[in-house]
Amino acid sequence: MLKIRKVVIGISGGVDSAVTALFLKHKGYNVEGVFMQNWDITDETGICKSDEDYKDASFLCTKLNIPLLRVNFVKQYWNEVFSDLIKEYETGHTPNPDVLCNRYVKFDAFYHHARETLNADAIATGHYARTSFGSYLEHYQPNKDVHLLKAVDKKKDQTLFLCQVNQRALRKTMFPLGSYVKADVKKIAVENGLEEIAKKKESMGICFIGTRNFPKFISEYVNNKPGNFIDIESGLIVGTHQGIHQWTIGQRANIEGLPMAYFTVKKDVKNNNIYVAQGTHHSSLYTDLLYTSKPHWIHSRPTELQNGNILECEFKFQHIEEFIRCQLYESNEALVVLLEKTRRAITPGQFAVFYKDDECLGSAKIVQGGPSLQTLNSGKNESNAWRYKEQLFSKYNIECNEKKDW
Ligand SMILES: Nc1ncnc2c1ncn2[C@@H]1O[C@H](COP(=O)(O)OP(=O)(O)OP(=O)(O)O)[C@@H](O)[C@H]1O
Repeated sequence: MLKIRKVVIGISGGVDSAVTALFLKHKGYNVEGVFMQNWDITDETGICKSDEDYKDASFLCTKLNIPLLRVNFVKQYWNEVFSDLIKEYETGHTPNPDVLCNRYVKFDAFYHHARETLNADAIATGHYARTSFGSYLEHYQPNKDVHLLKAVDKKKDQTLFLCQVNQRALRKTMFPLGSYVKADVKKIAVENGLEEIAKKKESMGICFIGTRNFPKFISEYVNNKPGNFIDIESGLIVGTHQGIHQWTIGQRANIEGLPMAYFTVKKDVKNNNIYVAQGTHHSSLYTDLLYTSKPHWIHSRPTELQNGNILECEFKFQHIEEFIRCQLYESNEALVVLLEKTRRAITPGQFAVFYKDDECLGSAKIVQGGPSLQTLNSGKNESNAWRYKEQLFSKYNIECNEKKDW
């Protein structure tokens, strides 16, 4: 058993960290709050959202009689998260800064600050996730790795955003909300006099952007470079765009003067062109194969892969989407992921996240989607996996001891 006296919690000013703090107080720990300042630029309305959130965090901590520190992680956020985001947009990818913020800021800079500067025995956040060590580290084992598990509230589950966190920080992290559903958390907040915080609008997506216009915001950091929209079927130019960074795969491309809806299929970074297709379910938007960079495993490289076998698990790359069964193959240090059924808009730069039952095994950045249904000339929305599985083995030099059917 881990002896825990002091717990440092990340207080955001929102309802989830508020109720987490309340639970920790009720448990009798010596609780201290840290408000992380990750971004210090005001938006076009002149409002710094961070100042407003800090006010809510202060109100909460005064009410719960918890000391609150405002810690500046702007440098870490800029160097590890934002500069990567810019690089990704410049290369035509669509990054996920929330995953990197968890990896580098909350579960690295904040973790080390809490442990080394504030002498915390453990950290806590209001994430909806669970670990094998329990909500309050009651099952902590010094010689065992911790596993990351889905939250009880499957709609709110945030393991996808925690898919890159390191073992060291996760071992000493409490997620007290992992076994609660959001509706109950709000109710608990109201019952404890925190109506105002419970009523606050949920923070969505990229923390620092707030309500700004995204293309306008990103164009302040990535140079616009006009190029063409090209119809993937006819090869004809159907419009112009201001920069590939302003568009993401699967997004509706608003092409002036055209009555029909076109959707972004792929980007030709070299020539600065964006390929588009008519209709949100065009076959060029679907594939059942993808390639990733080197994976990050939450505890250890799965034994199937260590033994040169296929790992069968489940795949997801966006929060609001269903899990799809998949087979993972190692190719050099990267992964080839074969899905049981096709997925729309596989997006380079996003993280492919892998699950087995309730466990989040880890993740890898998507480098490229495989050939689309259109390329494979099928036009039907059904799996083509077997058609090119053999090609895959030779093309990617996959040395695999087994070849499995679904
Ligand atoms: N600026 C911040 N300072 C300190 N901790 C933070 C900050 N932002 C987020 N956190 C921590 O990370 C957790 C998850 O944050 P996220 O924004 O992803 O979710 P959320 O559901 O909006 O959380 P909350 O309701 O607490 O704002 C928070 O509950 C909190 O513990």
